[in-house]
Amino acid sequence: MNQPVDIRKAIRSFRYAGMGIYSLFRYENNARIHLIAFILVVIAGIFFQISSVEWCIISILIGLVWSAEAINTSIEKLADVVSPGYHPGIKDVKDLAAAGVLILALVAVIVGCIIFIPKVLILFNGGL
Ligand SMILES: Nc1ncnc2c1ncn2[C@@H]1O[C@H](COP(=O)(O)OP(=O)(O)OP(=O)(O)O)[C@@H](O)[C@H]1O
Repeated sequence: MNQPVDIRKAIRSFRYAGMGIYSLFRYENNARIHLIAFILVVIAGIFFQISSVEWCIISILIGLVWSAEAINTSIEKLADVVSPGYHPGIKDVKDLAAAGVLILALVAVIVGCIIFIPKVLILFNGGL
């Protein structure tokens, strides 16, 4: 009889997703740049003691950027399998997928500036 929830299948799916996360940060240059940005933001967040709401906003944005990067990478890899040679249609597909990541990354930078610039200014003005 089929179980309502197949735990072993769920664990297998987690393992495959984990392998995807490993290959994303192991082989993708942009994902590594996002990982470094994440570490710097966490250090800054701890240093400036940002609020719970600010942590939530930053966490959501980091998750969105990493997810977009993973989906972009999978589209790139699929495109390379489907059409290994140059194809103008593949150029559009890859450029659009990359645009999706860039838009989110730019929003994350803007939000980061909104959160951290006032705190940096207070730090410097307080130190004068
Ligand atoms: N098969 C192709 N046909 C047409 N244009 C392509 C093709 N492959 C890549 N391009 C162009 O080169 C750009 C970079 O593609 P590429 O797949 O190398 O991505 P990348 O950002 O360098 O990622 P990675 O270095 O992780 O592979 C694409 O956005 C696209 O404009």
